[in-house]
Amino acid sequence: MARMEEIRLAQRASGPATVLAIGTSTPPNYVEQSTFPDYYFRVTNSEHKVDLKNKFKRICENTMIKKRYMHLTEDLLKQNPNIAAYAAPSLDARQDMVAVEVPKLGQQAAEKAIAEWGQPKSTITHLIFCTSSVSVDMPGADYHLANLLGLRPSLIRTMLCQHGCYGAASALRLAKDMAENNSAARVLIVCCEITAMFFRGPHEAHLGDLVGQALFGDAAAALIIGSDPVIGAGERPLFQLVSGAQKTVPESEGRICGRMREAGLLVDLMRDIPDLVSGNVGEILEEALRPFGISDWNDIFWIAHPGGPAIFKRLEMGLGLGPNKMRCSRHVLSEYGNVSSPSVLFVLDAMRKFSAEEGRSTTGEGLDWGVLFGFGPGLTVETIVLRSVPIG
Ligand SMILES: CC(=O)CC(=O)SCCNC(=O)CCNC(=O)[C@H](O)C(C)(C)COP(=O)(O)OP(=O)(O)OC[C@H]1O[C@@H](n2cnc3c(N)ncnc32)[C@H](O)[C@@H]1OP(=O)(O)O
Repeated sequence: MARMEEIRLAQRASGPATVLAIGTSTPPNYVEQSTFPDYYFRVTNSEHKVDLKNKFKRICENTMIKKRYMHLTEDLLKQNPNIAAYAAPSLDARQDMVAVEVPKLGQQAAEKAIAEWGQPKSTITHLIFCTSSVSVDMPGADYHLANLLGLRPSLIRTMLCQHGCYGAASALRLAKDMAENNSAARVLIVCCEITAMFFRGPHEAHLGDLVGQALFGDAAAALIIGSDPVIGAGERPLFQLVSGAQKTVPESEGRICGRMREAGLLVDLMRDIPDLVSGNVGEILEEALRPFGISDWNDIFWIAHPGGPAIFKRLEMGLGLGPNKMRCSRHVLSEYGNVSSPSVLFVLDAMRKFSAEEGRSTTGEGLDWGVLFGFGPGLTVETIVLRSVPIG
């Protein structure tokens, strides 16, 4: 009879979980941030709110966003006028839209990741689907995506909801455990957000929501994670996942909120989010990186959630970061806006692409160690410690 230690050894992988491929997707429709205030106040029939529009213009100008992708078009808003009001009953119309579109946009990102990975999709053993854009539907978006992709019936599916912008980091932490504890496991992570559940007209009394209308966009990103890459079969590691941690920031309750109502998802973003995030990140980084002998935050590459420019500024000042440390996050914010859970995966993709284009020695801008940093409702902060791999 087999001994328990032998069974455990045979079940587990020997190496660390690695990122084997990254794919991203957006809806075809996009809005330019420079013309968005005019568009937004027109399609929401709010032109008469002149002061509020001027404030919204100031917010949009300061976001450092160039464009954002959105499934919702002017035509769709005309067909569903309640979505454009501040708080009219519209949950059914929103849910009918996102329940179909979220798995479809996720499929596009997943197909790109699978193509880069180059292996048969029948060898995907686990799926983690992360979204905060769909209300409760059973079966969920994980089930629909598995069907759209034609994944095997023995696929092990996990759905992550209500994580907001830290969802991708949670998915990476789970995928690491799955890949390291199950030899030959290949985990597909898909994070997808479509703002049709949250888009609404402006309201003077809800400025936290208005800030969100200036920041958020639609996108999906997918990763393949596995341990012990089979180099002979063409698998190529991009990053190693070293450790993962989660922290609830003390006395931060209510700073990032989303409440599902008949009017869809009502979001509130408080003014002190940048201070709370930057005020706590030093201690969080020390806990995450001290075990590896790292104490200079300029010695690592940064995959920070592009939450908003005020957050970059506070992080850079508080941690004494060099001017280019956040450049991949700034690039993603500028080109896509804050796309919530897929954001950090877009930053990871930009990091490895810029590193290759610029002839750096590793996928992490020539550095060995890095940190992926996500935050969201709670306030919850998730960190993943990464190691880059040599290029070429
Ligand atoms: C969804 C998730 O899970 C995770 C997330 O990513 S949550 C989103 C996290 N991001 C944020 O919270 C945004 C952080 N803030 C920023 O980046 C910037 O403050 C900003 C781009 C919104 C505005 O830029 P700024 O340089 O600070 O401009 P500032 O002039 O101070 O603000 C513009 C106006 O907006 C108002 N404002 C800004 N943030 C506000 C807020 N959260 N609530 C209410 N009003 C706000 C200001 O009071 C100001 O009004 P006046 O012009 O009338 O004075």
